[in-house]
Amino acid sequence: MSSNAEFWQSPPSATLDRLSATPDGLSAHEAMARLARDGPNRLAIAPPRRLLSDLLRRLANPLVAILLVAATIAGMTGDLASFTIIVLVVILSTTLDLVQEHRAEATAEALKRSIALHANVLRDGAAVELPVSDLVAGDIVMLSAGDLIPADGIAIAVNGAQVNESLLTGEAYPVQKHVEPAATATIPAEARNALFHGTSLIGGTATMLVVETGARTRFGAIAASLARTQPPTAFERGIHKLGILIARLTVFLVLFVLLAHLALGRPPLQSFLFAMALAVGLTPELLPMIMTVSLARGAQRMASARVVVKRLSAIHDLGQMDILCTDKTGTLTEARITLVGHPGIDGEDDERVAELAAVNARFETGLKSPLDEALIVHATAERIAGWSKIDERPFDFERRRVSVLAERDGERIEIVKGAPEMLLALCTRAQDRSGALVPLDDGLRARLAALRDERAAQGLRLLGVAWKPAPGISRIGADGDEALIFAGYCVFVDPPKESAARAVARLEASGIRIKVISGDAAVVVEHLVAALALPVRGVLTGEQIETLSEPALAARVETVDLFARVTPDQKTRIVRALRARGHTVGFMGDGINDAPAIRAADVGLSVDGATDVAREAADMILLAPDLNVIADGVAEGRRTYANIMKYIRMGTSSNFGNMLTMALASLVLPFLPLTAVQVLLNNLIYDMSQIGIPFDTADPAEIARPLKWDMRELLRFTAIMGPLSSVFDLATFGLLLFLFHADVATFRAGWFIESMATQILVVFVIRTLRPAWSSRAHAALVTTASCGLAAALVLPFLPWAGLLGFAAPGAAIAGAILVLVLAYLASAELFKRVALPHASAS
Ligand SMILES: Nc1ncnc2c1ncn2[C@@H]1O[C@H](COP(=O)(O)OP(=O)(O)OP(=O)(O)O)[C@@H](O)[C@H]1O
Ligand SMILES: [Mg+2]
Repeated sequence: MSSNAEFWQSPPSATLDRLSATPDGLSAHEAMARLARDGPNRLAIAPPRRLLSDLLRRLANPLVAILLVAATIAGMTGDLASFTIIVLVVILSTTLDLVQEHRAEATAEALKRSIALHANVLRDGAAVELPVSDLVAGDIVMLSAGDLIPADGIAIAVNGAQVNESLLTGEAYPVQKHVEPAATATIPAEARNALFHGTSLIGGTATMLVVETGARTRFGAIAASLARTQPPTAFERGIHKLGILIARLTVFLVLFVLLAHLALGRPPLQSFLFAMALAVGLTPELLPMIMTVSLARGAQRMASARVVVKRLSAIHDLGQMDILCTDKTGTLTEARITLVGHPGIDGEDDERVAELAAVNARFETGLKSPLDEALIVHATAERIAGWSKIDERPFDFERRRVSVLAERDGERIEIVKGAPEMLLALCTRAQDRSGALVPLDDGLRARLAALRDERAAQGLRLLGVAWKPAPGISRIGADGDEALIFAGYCVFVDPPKESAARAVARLEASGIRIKVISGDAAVVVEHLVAALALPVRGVLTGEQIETLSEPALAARVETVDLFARVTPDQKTRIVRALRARGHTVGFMGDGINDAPAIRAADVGLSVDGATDVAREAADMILLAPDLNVIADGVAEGRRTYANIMKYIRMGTSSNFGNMLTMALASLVLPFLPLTAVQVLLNNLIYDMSQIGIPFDTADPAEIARPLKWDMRELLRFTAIMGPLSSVFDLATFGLLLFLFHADVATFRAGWFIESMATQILVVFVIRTLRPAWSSRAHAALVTTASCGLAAALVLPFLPWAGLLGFAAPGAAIAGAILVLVLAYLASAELFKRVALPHASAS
């Protein structure tokens, strides 16, 4: 692209020549060559992560840095055993982390690719569906309403193409596109023949010649500077806060231990290493890995429940979601709409009503709604024979109507169809069966309203049809739709979805309130929810919402579950109001009109067949338009949440308690309770034993309610379970010292075993709210925990255990430790009933 001329300034033929392209598209061979030359059509915001840079990033982590310093000191003082162990710890935990995370991310990426946007492209002269990332300059792309524009280019053919360019220009009003070159336009907003990546076609169709791809597009240029970073979820914020708390505590404890040891005249080097080891032991260093792996596992399981996760952290939000807003068509209904009647003003079917509606639907180039499709299916060729189109004003969700200027046998009229009440308000006359015009007096208005309400109350959907003569007019004016002549109604059935009632019941039973937000009339929506026996209350219409301030709306949304005749903007307002009330809100929708609300929700949900804009805005895509799929997904989301909580609870209770006792014991004892190396070893084995957590199952009771991060609850848990673990550590301490008069190496072996066994085994107590023995843990967790335990038990008995500073304890000590561990587990089981939320209730 030369810098002095913008691509939209030259005529299409010149641009085609410059790109060596034709209106019939590129050959697949040529396209491949261009793809290799220009790279994929992707915004390179996040460069693909490299193993090496990942490794370096991990080595720069303060924890690893501490370990490396410790290793260096140990090496320099000739403490070869410590040096080897520390280096081994670093290598093992870093690799473990790295491998697990990379595998997890690869899985998540693969899932995301399966729902990547596709474009309809001409290649080798035929239309093919290709991933948007395969597009190259010179490609010819066919776009229709609801599509995202996949690259920068020019329109070479249009049909009522309307584009929303707000992303680029901030202007929300749709822009009409044409093919004439914008020779004098210097900024994108003026280039009416240009189509820009990231904007969306909201009406009509367009054929596009791709000129620029990837980061070279306009959007690519700004996207790099405002890389869309998602704000952290409530769960992530909670974990971050916890992290800071732990870090503070660690620093305090470590400084305290170090200073106390120095004050007591202990050897400085040993004290330093011990304090460092404590710091490492206290840090939940596996947490990031556990989180990523849990989320990726969650995403994988949700994929088998037919939910594809686009933003991994949305799984937290799904686990926490307590309100689900949904649109009506396709989610609660079958979306198999058929025309069942076309009554005139006397209530009997009138051919002319069907004809007018069919002409309107046929000539409309905007986004075809299922209503239009039903009309077109119904419209036979002879019904619309002889009609030709002059102009149109496409559908938008504010006006809720479509106007078409059409002509037959020299008679030119404007035909309008749309939401009945709105249309009726625009009419001043009506036409009867004979075609004669009658005044639309109050009596007739009342009869027409009654006819409408009667059908709507049967759950039928209605559109009004009206027209007016338009002799000599060739464009529909902005204020054209007044003084219309009312013709009649088109009546449609959209049968309720049988599975919806069960799904809603499941969601309600799991603590999620359903709210239906529809652009359709209140009567229709109410009939539908009654037919499905949905437990919803109250109705609020768009008209009423219009008059409410934000605080007033926030007060109302709590108690109202049905919203009718709402505009896209009001859908967003409702979502915001609910969020302002502290709810975690999901929004499920499929249309252009749903996209802003999908984006505004905590969890944006859409379906695979939805318009691109809705899919793009969503965090998760359902592969089937069925609320049951969401219900399955919610269970998976909560399970993921629950598993991460398990690791956190483990870390804040037993592990924490152990390190705390160790620190205190080190002050009282004339020797270190465990050497620095032993503490690190303890920590490494403990970490290994927890790797199975992301695979674990969750009890139905635990995932029966939305899970919310609750710091107070966690602190309470820690305050109860931490000291409990310390009590048993101290008991071990006393036993070894005063009963068995153990020497240093035996003491350390004994304490090592006790501390490992309690830390590792308590997961089976903490992982469930039910009695530990009545809930089966996943095999993966059983395996990693048993391996960890076995390693810890065997270590002190190995021939070279002396190198690690252990001496094998005798049978008496081993027996005593066994009793202590069992007693600890039993009391943990007892105390968890008060420490865990709702544990006593289930
Ligand atoms: N093609 C059309 N021509 C005329 N009027 C239309 C057309 N499509 C929709 N309308 C009117 O606009 C209203 C709102 O549109 P629509 O029902 O698609 O909104 P929605 O919020 O997506 O509803 P739902 O909850 O059913 O998905 C319809 O009830 C109808 O009155
Ligand atoms: Mg809809």
